[in-house]
Amino acid sequence: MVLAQLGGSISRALQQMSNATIIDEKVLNECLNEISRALLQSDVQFKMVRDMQVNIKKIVNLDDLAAGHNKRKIIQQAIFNELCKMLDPGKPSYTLKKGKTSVVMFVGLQGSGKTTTCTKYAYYHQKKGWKPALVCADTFRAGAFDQLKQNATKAKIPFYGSYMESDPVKIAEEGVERFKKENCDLIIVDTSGRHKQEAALFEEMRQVSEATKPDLVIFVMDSSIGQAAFDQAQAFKQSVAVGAVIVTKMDGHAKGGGALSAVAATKSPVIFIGTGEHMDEFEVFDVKPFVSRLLGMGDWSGFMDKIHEVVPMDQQPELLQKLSEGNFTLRIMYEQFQNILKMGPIGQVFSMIPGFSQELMPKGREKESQARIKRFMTMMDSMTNEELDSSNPKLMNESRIMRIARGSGRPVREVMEMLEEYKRLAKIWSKMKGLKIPKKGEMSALSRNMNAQHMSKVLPPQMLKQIGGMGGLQNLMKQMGSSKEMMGMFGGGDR
Ligand SMILES: Nc1nc2c(ncn2[C@@H]2O[C@H](COP(=O)(O)OP(=O)(O)OP(=O)(O)O)[C@@H](O)[C@H]2O)c(=O)[nH]1
Repeated sequence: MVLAQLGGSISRALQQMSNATIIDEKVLNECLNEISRALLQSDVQFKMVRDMQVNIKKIVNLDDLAAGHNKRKIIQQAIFNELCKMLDPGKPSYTLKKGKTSVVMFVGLQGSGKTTTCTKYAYYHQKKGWKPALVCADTFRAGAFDQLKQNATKAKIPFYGSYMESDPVKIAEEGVERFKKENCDLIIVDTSGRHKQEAALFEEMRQVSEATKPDLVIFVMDSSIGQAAFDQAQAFKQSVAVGAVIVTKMDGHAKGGGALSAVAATKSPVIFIGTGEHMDEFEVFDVKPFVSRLLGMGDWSGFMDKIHEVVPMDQQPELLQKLSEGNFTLRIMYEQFQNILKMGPIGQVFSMIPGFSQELMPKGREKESQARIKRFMTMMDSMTNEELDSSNPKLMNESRIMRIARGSGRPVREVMEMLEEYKRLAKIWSKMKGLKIPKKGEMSALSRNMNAQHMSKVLPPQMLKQIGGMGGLQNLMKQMGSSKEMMGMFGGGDR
């Protein structure tokens, strides 16, 4: 089961639970069983799944919940927290300091993507102003040094290795020494990978580690490793002091569960994920946004990062400015609704927009949701400018609500419902407060060339896959006319 499917199954289980009139023991059990099944199918270790189920049941005691509590919310939050806990070992990994030399050693099985990831890691830091260097201590695989050399040359990163020397410990020691003298602040040591967990590999790793005294050991793991992930990761952890995990090939047909198991086995956080063979197909990994996305709750920070990356300042409406001041008004909600309706039945894309996914646009009920949004807009058409532009909920007193209901020909209950929806969204969007907006012109080059290629980088890989890959995205963009509209939907673009 690929990650997108796992996310889908979990979201469906939560949705089904939300649809039930009463949430009792039976409904909760069904929901938890459904989620557990999805996690097991995704290769999460059985014990972890069982623990999660027990923990949630401990937190969510239906009898103890006082009447009036929102049980659904509590259950959803408990599931969110437990999934985050699985991925969060509770301590951050070693923090590199720019300007101060750090040695980082990469370990992992053969073919896990170690060599590629070393370069991606170096390139990522180089772009952020570090002075990285690569040392190839893989003397086992013929061609490993050539591969590293080729990658390093492409990225203009200094490298060290040898065709003649067969002792990896010696190469590692010499390489680290040389780059320390050259004042590199990030020295990356690539080690050999082997097919199986051979004792010799672990012994060699230990020796390289002893000789180079790394500040951080990163375990690189192929995301398709499956149920074996826990044991593999633990075996590495027992030999060297693994301090962080990088999961590669998240773009393929990966079973995401292995990543969760590796975190549990190494008690170390996942710090990056690899999403392709290219140098820049590498993303910082954050637990909460990842789980949010998995649960269809939207990925707020990822979404904002992407806005920063792609929305050119000269096209950015005052929307971002208003939001950065913490002003989510009914007018903004109205404009977002307009954007949603313009997009038609492509609900999936909304999974990244916090608040606009599950509750407003449940999967399979898009038509119904659209009708609801239109009703909301009709009611908002009966509002005054003062009401639309205010972010003060107290303004909407009884007489105003009655007037809006009369004016739009809708029942008072629906006006209240619309205002509730506004409050829900305003709460989510209030997180925009303090948002840093890129300086004028900062992104203009990107804007000129905005095309499907760029959008494919903007969208998270799981979502891209749901849309149908590059082909699907191109169709989608053709359907929409221009990428500007897409940006508009994301809260930017011309309006
Ligand atoms: N699709 C995809 N391919 C990747 C990713 N990371 C690495 N690869 C590919 O995986 C293959 C193996 O990567 P290497 O970097 O050679 O693996 P390695 O772990 O260094 O291998 P050994 O040196 O033999 O231990 C290569 O074809 C890479 O291009 C990724 O995130 N996505």
